Amino acid sequence: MSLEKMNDLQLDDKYLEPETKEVNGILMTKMISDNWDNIWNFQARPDDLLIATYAKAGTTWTQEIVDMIQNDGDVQKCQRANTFDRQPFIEWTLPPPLNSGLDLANQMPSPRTLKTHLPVQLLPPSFWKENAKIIYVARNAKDCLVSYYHFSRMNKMVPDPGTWEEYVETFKAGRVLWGSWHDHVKGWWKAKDQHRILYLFYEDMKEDPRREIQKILKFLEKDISEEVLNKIIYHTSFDVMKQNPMANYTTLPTSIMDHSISPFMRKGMPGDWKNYFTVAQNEEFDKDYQKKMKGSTLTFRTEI
Ligand SMILES: Nc1ncnc2c1ncn2[C@@H]1O[C@H](COP(=O)(O)OS(=O)(=O)O)[C@@H](OP(=O)(O)O)[C@H]1O
Repeated sequence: MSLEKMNDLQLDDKYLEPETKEVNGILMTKMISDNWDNIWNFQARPDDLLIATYAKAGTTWTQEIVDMIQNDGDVQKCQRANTFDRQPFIEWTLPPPLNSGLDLANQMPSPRTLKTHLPVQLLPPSFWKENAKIIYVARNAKDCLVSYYHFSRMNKMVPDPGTWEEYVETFKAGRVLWGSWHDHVKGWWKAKDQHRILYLFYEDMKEDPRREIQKILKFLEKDISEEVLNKIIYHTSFDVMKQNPMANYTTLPTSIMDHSISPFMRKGMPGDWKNYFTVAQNEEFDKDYQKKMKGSTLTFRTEI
């Protein structure tokens, strides 16, 4: 669909602030839930690369890095289409004439790069069968919560977050799309040793993008020059991506995403949660966190 047409698009109200419906106990939009058989039976290919994340963990950033690597640092090629058309979001089900992730993915020639927010137990089994490579990116819980809260305010295709106070409780209880943050990061952490999964952290990417991009290069068995690497670091920096219409979601009509409420590329900073959590909310969150993360070897850096 052309960008001009997309801007004129008036979505039927039923797709905005959508109904939700669980899939095996995980909250999804009703549209995803009703399309679940097709999603579950999605056919992965051995040369697929999947970028898997909990929502707001740095998906778009990683997608841009990967696309730049695959295109040897050619910025123009990476601006051929919106992120969501370059790298289909497999479970995201939309009404026509918008492109659903499955349709886009099925039409795409190999090798494909795909995106998902599915918790590990809901990943279509063909990914395991085909042994496709997966990059998982995790971001600390409180920053994910803050980012998800603002995103839910500006994106009319996800449920309304309510007040900040309400949202903190909703997030803790895992009553958000794609379910509990705690279960998501732990589930993928456990899976990483049995499959071809590169597990990265948003905070590490922020601290040293060069080092983390080099990990991705190794995982993808790609070699690039120092010049191309520098270009990738620059092009995928927050400030540059914020200005890139093919990565910042501003090509979507305001009836879907209203950047005047909160931009998609909002702050891109670890530790922003400190500007939102009250002392009491933070203590409660930590108590609940300890319980939910108990027994897992997964830890997040808190010093930045
Ligand atoms: N290049 C770069 N550097 C640092 N941070 C970045 C970058 N690109 C996106 N972001 C920030 O990532 C947050 C959006 O997360 P996702 O892309 O995972 O969102 S989504 O789940 O795909 O909707 C959102 O985080 P917040 O700013 O904290 O809301 C984006 O600003």
